[in-house]
Amino acid sequence: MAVAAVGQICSTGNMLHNLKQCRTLVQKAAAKGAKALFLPEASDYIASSPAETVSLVKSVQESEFVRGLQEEARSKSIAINVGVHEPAEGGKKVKNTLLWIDEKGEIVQRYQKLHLFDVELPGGPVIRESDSVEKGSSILPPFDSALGRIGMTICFDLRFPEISLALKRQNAQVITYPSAFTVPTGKAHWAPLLRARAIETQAYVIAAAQVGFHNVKRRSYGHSVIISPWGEMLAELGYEELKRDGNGDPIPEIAFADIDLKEVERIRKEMPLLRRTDMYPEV
Ligand SMILES: O=C(O)CNC(=O)[C@H](CS)NC(=O)CCC(=O)C(=O)O
Repeated sequence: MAVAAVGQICSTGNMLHNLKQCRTLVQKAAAKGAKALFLPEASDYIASSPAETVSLVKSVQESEFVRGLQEEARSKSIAINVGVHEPAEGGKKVKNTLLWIDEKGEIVQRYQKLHLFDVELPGGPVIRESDSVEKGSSILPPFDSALGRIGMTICFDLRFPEISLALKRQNAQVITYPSAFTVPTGKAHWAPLLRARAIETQAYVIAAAQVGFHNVKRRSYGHSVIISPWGEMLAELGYEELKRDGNGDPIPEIAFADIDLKEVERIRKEMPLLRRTDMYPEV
């Protein structure tokens, strides 16, 4: 058994402001003895336009945000799963990346978001992520950590069960969905989609979420969760705006759950989900 921590923040266009929230959470996670802290998609910044998203991007070597978190991971000896932006080839777009920083502070795994959020809903949201983001081209094989075998996906990937089933087939025991869900789609779909992914993969699901207003136009749903391989909500955070301290800075939130790999094995043994790949193609 090992403790996982899920963190909820409200990123703006200011990387140092966002780093401050994340540092607070690393300290709280380490104080609880967590083996890993899961942070949302785009923790480094959320901009107010596609052009601003591209103008703010920095390589991990040059990003004070990533370097700051590597330092926190090393000094507190805790792994950190965090969504950031990285420059794409050609300089016109960015990558929507998920990093695994190990407890020594090294970036040891990297996943690039496969499915981009291009939507036009009456009454909002109207977002074309592909205007500023280059889509990824591979599923990252699950890798070992102190919490078990981790499978990584990002946000809108949640709507495509093929990716989580592929990760399950490669024996992922924990699947992560760092997110910045919109409020209307979050209200309608967030919790049922996440529970379904946990139930059908028989894996822990950890979904760290952005919450509240990032700028005047953009707001996220929050409701970060850790879900058991049986589909139970083990930890849940709120969907209100974050409270603010005396300086007006948002106070980030954190929740914890035990990850018990014996539970994963027990449920998979008691209820084997053997796919009829003779009837439909293997994913
Ligand atoms: O813009 C950034 O920098 C960070 N990226 C995001 O916030 C992304 C793309 S706009 N958000 C989503 O994928 C929300 C999906 C969603 O809300 C749904 O599937 O309903």
